[in-house]
Amino acid sequence: MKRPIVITREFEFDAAHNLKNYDGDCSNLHGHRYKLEVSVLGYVGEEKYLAIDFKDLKSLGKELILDKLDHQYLNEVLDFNTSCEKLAYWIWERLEGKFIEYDCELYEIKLWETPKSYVTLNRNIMNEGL
Ligand SMILES: Nc1nc2c(c(=O)[nH]1)N=C([C@H](O)[C@H](O)COP(=O)(O)OP(=O)(O)OP(=O)(O)O)CN2
Ligand SMILES: [Zn+2]
Repeated sequence: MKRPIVITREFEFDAAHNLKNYDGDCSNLHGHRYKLEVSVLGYVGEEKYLAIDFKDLKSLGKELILDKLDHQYLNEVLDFNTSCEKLAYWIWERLEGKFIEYDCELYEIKLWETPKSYVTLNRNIMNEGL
């Protein structure tokens, strides 16, 4: 019997940015230590005892997200206004479909811009437009 389970890995990266068309101090150059949580939906079975190896989840996150964003000026490496919301969509699109070989799918991401402010994207929101 295949039993569903959600597997999560946390990442952190440092980046600088400034918001465009923003009336306030966030239009000035400043930096964040972003925290990212990536959750995938997988399965455990009689013989399949790892849904996805934590190490594989870590490698994919590093390769697809951190290698592109860590210690970067986001306005230079991304071609959109780098709000937490837009960044979350960009991360979702880079990760989606990358877990098929593990029989897993992207389930949810949370992205903290500051220790107290974060955004969430998940499969329900993406499917239902909720
Ligand atoms: N909905 C969003 N609002 C804001 C975003 C965003 O991405 N989405 N981003 C910013 C700024 O980039 C800023 O860095 C964050 O601002 P703020 O919440 O003021 O951060 P602080 O932690 O420094 O604020 P405190 O009130 O001191 O905790 C702004 N808004
Ligand atoms: Zn900011």
